[in-house]
Amino acid sequence: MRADVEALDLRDVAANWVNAAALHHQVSERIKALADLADTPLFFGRLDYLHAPGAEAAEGAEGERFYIGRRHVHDADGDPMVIDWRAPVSQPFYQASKTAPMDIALRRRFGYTGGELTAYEDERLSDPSEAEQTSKLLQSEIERPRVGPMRDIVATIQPEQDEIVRQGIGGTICVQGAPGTGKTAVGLHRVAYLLYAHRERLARSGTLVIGPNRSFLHYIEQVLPALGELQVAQATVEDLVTRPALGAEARGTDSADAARIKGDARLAEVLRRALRSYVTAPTEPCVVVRGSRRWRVPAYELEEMVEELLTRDIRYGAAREALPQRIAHAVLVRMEQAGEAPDDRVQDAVARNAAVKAAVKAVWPPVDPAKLVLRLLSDADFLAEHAEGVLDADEQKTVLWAKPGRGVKSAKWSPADLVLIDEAADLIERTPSLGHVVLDEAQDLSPMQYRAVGRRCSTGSATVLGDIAQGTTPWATASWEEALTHLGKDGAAIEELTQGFRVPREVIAYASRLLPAIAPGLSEATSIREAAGDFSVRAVDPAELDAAVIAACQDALTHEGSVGLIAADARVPALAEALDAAGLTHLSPARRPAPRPGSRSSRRPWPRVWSTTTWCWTNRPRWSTASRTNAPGCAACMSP
Ligand SMILES: Nc1ncnc2c1ncn2[C@@H]1O[C@H](COP(=O)(O)OP(=O)(O)OP(=O)(O)O)[C@@H](O)[C@H]1O
Repeated sequence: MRADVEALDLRDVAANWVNAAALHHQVSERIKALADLADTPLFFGRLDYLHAPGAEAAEGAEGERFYIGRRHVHDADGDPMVIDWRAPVSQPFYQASKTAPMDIALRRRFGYTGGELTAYEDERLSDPSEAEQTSKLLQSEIERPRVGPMRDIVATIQPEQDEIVRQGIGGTICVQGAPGTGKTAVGLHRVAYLLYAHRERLARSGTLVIGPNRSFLHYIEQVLPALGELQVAQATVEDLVTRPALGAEARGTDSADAARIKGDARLAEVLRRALRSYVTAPTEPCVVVRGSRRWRVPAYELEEMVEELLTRDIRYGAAREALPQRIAHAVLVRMEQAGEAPDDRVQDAVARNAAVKAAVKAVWPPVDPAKLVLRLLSDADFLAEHAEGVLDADEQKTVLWAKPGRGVKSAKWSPADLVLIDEAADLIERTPSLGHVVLDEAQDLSPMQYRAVGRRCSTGSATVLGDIAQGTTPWATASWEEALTHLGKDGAAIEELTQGFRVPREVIAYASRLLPAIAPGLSEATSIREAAGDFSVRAVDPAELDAAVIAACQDALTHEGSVGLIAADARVPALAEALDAAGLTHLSPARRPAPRPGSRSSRRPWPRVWSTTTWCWTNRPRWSTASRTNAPGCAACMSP
């Protein structure tokens, strides 16, 4: 297929150079999408249907055989050899069972080692004499240690995951799931599915995956290209709200309290009021001179126009553009009353008249969203005026900058401030919406961040993924229902995934002891990974702690894979030193992982130990706010 595309003769086929350039681009994208991926086999399953799909299930109707793979492959005559996993014909590969065989006589799974076919396994789903069996291939694929970036899971998507992946594009869904239940994997495969089922629509409107940080996006960035999908954008929420044209960049940080208040949805109301305060009642008439005549629109009539625009639910900027036309219309009415016969061109000319422009500027001035937020955070009186009845005096004091910002460029904006600017920018001019947005690790977002994401899918749909029990920010939204409301997708379906693929059973059972304290409403997760004996809790003499940690790392490194070392901030330097002394290469917290071993860009040795920090949550406002949770004390260390 790739050779066919490469052999296309594109000379003299386009009418002009623009078309030719577009065609060349499309063809080169197609060649890229058909790239051979070492280690990635073309098919992983086979389905033998009892009857031809779609044909009457009449006795004697011949069945058909399909190979299922990452993408569609056809032979030189155009006949299909491999069917795309997303096609309806492939669905029984994921959903069929002994109890509901979906007209399948045989399901075959192929096993590969490093791209080489090494095993296969058959299930005769319609044969009553064969008992239901658990797939060993599936089990070993799931148990296999993982190193490097995330990979696709098309060969082993589970029925409950498949249901989420194939949901229609019309509705938003929210997936709640314990650690390692495949939320991210499901979200990415859902994007691939939607691009298959609604390619043209999404090509026009765009698709976006939002992740919590660069390292995370880097970790998942290979999944969609491996499925042949190259057109999906990735961003963090901070990327979305950093609008270079507005000149504000995040350079500062907020205290937890300030960030929590700035992330509160009440700030949207404060911004709305502050913006509207720029509109003032007209005091002067607007006098338009055309030729030898003067046309006068009195102040009270201008005021009616302004009031009417204010009562309508339109953006500040759109109303500002409508006002000159309203004034021009009033002038035209007067012209007609005087016996003239002006047409539309006259109305446009009057709308552009200097007197009209000056009147509009006086009553409905242009507003820069960054300057508006700068003023709110710097000017206590301005904030007090517009936050009255919304934020109390303490809250106002908390969000005000200690040192007022002097200008948009020099101000020390925090990430939460950029979200406020984004909100203000949207109040002035509508933010364009994409066709579909996947929001991962959503549990950490503030209400204002949800609003920022919601603007980007206001006319599209969203897949929201996260685990309420894993929320780590003080500004995290308390429930999915509330989060979906802020996102503008009130009442969207909430699905729960409870089967873990990453974390072995013993570990998840231990961690689940926290659930009653941190997320009482959630079901306990199970795991399909056994890995018995991989989990132990050891008491160590404090004096020997570092040595014990290093010994545990060395022990773990005798197995395949890398190690994650979790420690409190204060312990990081000592542990880093101990790792160095033991000759264990490691990455410090917040450092981006090095490129995969063997990749062309890898120069440095692949670190074997990654360390990260955690905090005692007792100090965090999230846990001290009684209304948020019933946690008796620190949910992480269980101290009272
Ligand atoms: N059906 C599956 N078959 C094989 N592997 C799977 C399957 N589902 C998930 N996994 C693997 O399990 C691991 C965890 O998946 P993923 O990161 O998507 O979970 P998550 O729910 O997003 O986790 P977290 O709560 O930490 O964000 C990944 O390595 C993923 O490839």
